Amino acid sequence: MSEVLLRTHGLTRSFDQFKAVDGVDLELRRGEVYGFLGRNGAGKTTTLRMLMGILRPDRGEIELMGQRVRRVRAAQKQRLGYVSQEQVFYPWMTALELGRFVSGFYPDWDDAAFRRLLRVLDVPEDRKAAQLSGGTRMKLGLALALAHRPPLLILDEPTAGLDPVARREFLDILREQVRREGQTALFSSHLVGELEEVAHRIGILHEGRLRYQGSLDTLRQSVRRVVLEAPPEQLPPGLSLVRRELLPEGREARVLFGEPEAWTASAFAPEAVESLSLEHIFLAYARRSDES
Ligand SMILES: Nc1ncnc2c1ncn2[C@@H]1O[C@H](COP(=O)(O)OP(=O)(O)OP(=O)(O)O)[C@@H](O)[C@H]1O
Repeated sequence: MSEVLLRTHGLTRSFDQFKAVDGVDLELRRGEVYGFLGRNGAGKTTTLRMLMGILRPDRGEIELMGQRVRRVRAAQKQRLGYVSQEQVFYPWMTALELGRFVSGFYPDWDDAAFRRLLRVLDVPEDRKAAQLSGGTRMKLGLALALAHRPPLLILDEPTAGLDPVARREFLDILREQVRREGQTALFSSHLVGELEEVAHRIGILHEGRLRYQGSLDTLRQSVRRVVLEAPPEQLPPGLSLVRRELLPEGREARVLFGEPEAWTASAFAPEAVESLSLEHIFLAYARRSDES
């Protein structure tokens, strides 16, 4: 198993009485794209802002590249590339001027790579940031984040607001960058399809809690739906409930999680057990109520 680059222990943050992030234990391994999946308001941005040292956690710890910290410090931030949901730049600077400005903060800045990224992502070099569309600003943010060659990229819904062509370019560049440079990326999104394309592993965040963390394949193999005429009182050993789904005519389906052996050992009739698309699995987790 590859080295863990980032780990959080019980990361928690409230706003007034509201717990936006509740005891999150993330684990990112070197060289992977980790898809951080959750609905609007699940707590993704709050988690990422804690990782970037922008927000202070109420509780919990962050272990970044082997160092345990309560709050990420400036020197550690140099090793992170961050693309936030709102890209805020000095509006009077052009892309090239911003590159020159940002390069001063990062010893590993690669100007040739920056210019190449601007070209590939179709970001005009000489227009002022204020004149760029929201999507183009997002792409400029990615180029700035990648050009200082950070070992870890933290991308907060970076494809929101991008058109399909730009989204494709963005995902291709991310995949290529991770493959070529061995970078690691934490990529938040509420779009299952795009994470399915780029992520090696995912974490599903729902109401501030991490409901699943692991590979997409394991998730697909572990979560299945069972349609039952008379649901049993007790679930077979090794299977746990993700969500109940009501079907027409009073029937009920249950979305369950379990290791392949638990599924094999269960006495469910094979025709009652269905595999699910990743979209369906995500919806089951995201609609899950604590009592289900
Ligand atoms: N500064 C703040 N003050 C009060 N509440 C906040 C603040 N920031 C976030 N929240 C609340 O915390 C919860 C989690 O928000 P967060 O932005 O982390 O979610 P998200 O998963 O990134 O959502 P989205 O996909 O919509 O960006 C939401 O209910 C939000 O309203």
